[in-house]
Amino acid sequence: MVEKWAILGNTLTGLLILWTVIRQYFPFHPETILIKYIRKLTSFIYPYVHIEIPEDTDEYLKRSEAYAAIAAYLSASCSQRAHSLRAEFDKDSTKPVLSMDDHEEVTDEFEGTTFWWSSSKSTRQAQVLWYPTQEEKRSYRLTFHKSNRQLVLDSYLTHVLKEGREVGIRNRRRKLYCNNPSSNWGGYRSKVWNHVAFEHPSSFDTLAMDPGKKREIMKDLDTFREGKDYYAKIGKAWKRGYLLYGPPGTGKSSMISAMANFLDYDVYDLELTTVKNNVELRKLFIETTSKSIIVIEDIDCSLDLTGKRKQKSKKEEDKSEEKKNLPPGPEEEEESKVTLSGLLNFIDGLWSACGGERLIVFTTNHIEKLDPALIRRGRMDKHIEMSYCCFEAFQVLAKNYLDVDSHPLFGAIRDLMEEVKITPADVAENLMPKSVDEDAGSCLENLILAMNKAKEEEASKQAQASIEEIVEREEKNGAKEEETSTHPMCNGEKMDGEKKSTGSRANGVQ
Ligand SMILES: Nc1ncnc2c1ncn2[C@@H]1O[C@H](COP(=O)(O)OP(=O)(O)OP(=O)(O)O)[C@@H](O)[C@H]1O
Ligand SMILES: [Mg+2]
Repeated sequence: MVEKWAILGNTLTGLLILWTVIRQYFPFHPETILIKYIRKLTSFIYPYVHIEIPEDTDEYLKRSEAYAAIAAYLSASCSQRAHSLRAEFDKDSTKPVLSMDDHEEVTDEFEGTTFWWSSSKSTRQAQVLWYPTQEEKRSYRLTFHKSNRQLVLDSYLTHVLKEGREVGIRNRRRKLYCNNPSSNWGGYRSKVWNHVAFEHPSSFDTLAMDPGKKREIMKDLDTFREGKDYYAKIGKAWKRGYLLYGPPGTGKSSMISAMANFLDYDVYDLELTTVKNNVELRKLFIETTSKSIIVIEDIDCSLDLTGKRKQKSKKEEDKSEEKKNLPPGPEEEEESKVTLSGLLNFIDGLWSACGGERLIVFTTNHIEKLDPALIRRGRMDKHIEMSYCCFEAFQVLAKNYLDVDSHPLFGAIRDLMEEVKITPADVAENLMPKSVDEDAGSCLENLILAMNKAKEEEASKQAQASIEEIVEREEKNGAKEEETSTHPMCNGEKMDGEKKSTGSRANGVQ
């Protein structure tokens, strides 16, 4: 009996070894063959193909763009056909955004062919830190007949994604982003940009400036928006830089809002002083989306970017040599800041081409303080001067604030505007009625009063300045005379020279 068991054991061991050898050297997998035949049989009885599009991507917590586009595409058609819908109400909006509810199915027609879309949701237990939570996974499933496989791959899916993206852009609420300090980047679900809905009402209609200049800017923006193919043809990243410069209160920030409203773009307001270094700056850039305006306000105050690309002084070099020998401390961390070359790379380095369709706008009150490399054409392609209020700009403000196209006081205002420098912000403030009793006439009178006051102040300032100049000149002359009278040994040649130079200076002032 024992012998028989031993023989059986040996035979089984032999068979197992033989099976392992066969599996290793021959591609003979009965289970795969079985699945293959089951699939063939099912496709014979059930000739439909499925494509699954999950909501999540491989990237950490990032929603699939394709999933969002499909949701937008289906929302346009599903509200007519689906039985179960989900409605989301945006803040301040009475119109709901409809989408297909979970486990719902709709049909879609394309080039005479029917396609079926269904949405599904599965939940699974997940562990976030020590707390078990329910994780939901959503996906869309496209079903079509196997004879339409080529149609789906060649054109249907492209059509769905393109239409969906367009619907998504039409339906979206535009956003105003600001950068999160990097100390907050590490946390769960933390983002590098925070956002609120963009609601600034400034537009090119409300913007007061020279009408010709305004038209030119609008045309420029239009050309940019339509320029995708052109930029590709000339081998340039699809982006454009604008430098807005001028005194405070001349409408630089208002212009940015007008641009965003005109183009229907999001706005990223980048606070450079909270960006620690060039790597963070690049990360922030990569996280911006296309169809957006990236703004750095008061660029001259944001960083020490003035003058030439900074050359270290001898003192600074010595200091940094000393520091090299010390371990990095908190002070050093503080000093690690964005450099001019980091900013130049941000504007037109290799990374700047990611995503495309972006405007980069800098504003400054002091263009003369900026490094020429930063604002050269190609980086800041268009320089726009926002200046003091001219009569045409005043007319726009009068129409907006008082709803008047003409008024007997307009003539006086036109004359004053040629003499007095007044910002659109000051004009706007004077035109705004401060009580219900104030009408257009009294507001315009307020403006005339303000301009007359500014004119008087300007005149007294000039008078004061010329008095100071005369006093200074006389003091200098007196000092020179004293000098020559206390140097009796001076020869005549020198005295002549001094006399000449004093005379010429006096002429210069005249
Ligand atoms: N060109 C303009 N058209 C219409 N309104 C203007 C214009 N300029 C200024 N204003 C009015 O003045 C206010 C301040 O303007 P804005 O903030 O755009 O000026 P700014 O040039 O950005 O000033 P700063 O250099 O101080 O940032 C705006 O809210 C707006 O009401
Ligand atoms: Mg501003």
